[in-house]
Amino acid sequence: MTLEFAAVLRSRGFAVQLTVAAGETVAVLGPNGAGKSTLLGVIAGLIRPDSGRARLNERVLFDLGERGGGRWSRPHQRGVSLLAQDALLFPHLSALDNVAFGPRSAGVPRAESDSRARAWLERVDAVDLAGRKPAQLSGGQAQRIAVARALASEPDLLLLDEPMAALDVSVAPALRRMLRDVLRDRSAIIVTHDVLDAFTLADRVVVLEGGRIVDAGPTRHVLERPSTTFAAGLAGLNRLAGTADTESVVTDAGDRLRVRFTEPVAPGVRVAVAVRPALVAIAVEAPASDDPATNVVAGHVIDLETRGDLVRVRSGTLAADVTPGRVADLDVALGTEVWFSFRAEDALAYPQ
Ligand SMILES: Nc1ncnc2c1ncn2[C@@H]1O[C@H](COP(=O)(O)OP(=O)(O)OP(=O)(O)O)[C@@H](O)[C@H]1O
Repeated sequence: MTLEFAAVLRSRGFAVQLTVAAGETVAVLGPNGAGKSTLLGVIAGLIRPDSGRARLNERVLFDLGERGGGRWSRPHQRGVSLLAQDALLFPHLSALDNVAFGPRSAGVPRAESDSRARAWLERVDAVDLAGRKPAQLSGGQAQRIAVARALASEPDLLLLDEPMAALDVSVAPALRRMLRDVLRDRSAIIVTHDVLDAFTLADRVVVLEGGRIVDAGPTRHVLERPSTTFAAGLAGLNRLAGTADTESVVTDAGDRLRVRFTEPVAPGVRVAVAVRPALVAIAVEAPASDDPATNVVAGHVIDLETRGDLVRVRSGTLAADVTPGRVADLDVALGTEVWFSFRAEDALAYPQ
């Protein structure tokens, strides 16, 4: 066990319990204001909760009673490193000195601190930047140095707050590859808005909403069988909530769907149905076919959004990705009544 954490901060509606196992990377996803930064701040010792306790290996990070008071260790005593969106390097120090700062402050002799810093610069592929000041670094380069600095103090837990968010899309892939390398076998929590980060960097995902964990589990499981509309949106899936019937699902909107159940489900059990927008077709007249293997759901278009070379046509409950030509041929616009259709085998139903 690495981190065992439970904390309540009433003013922010925050109440979270979380564990991170040794060597595990956990991705924290959630909408704006969900409490993701608050979680990292409390673990790092920058924000004091009203109550709760947390241990990192043998270390007590805090142990606060209901009435305040109790134990509270300072940020630098926690064995935690926080990597923010912006590199936040010391502007007057060279890249090497920035990286060596942590070990030096911890009392490691200068020569040893410098050679550690050099080793970390090598690890993040930035040895040639050692002598530069932060003002002479690009955003991506500065973030590499910040990763090296965060790791040079050999933290037991690394916290990353959207480390790719401030970077140009062209440099994000290289940084992501580097992070995948340094996060392997390391205990870390990464806050991200990007499902690609969750898939490539994390073993497990927790979804925060309104200061609470609303979903958690292995990355693939959470994102392929989302139990919240938010997680479904991140994963780019339609999610319809409903109740299982024999061999079908009745959605909360009253549509009966033929689906593929991931496991046997008794009638009456609450389920969610996930469908990829790319597997949903649209028509502007009710399809005549009575094919029992095809589901048809009516709706009014509330949004049209260009995504790459397709257009996402959205009603209040479903989205379909179709070609611009199809949208033009059908003369689809906001408010148009459309019929969405998708095959039973493409509709995955799972218990909630
Ligand atoms: N300094 C603060 N003082 C009081 N309340 C705050 C403060 N910072 C954030 N909050 C509130 O706490 C809640 C959680 O905010 P937090 O910044 O942790 O969310 P987040 O998930 O990191 O959001 P984002 O993705 O926008 O960064 C929100 O309701 C927010 O308004």
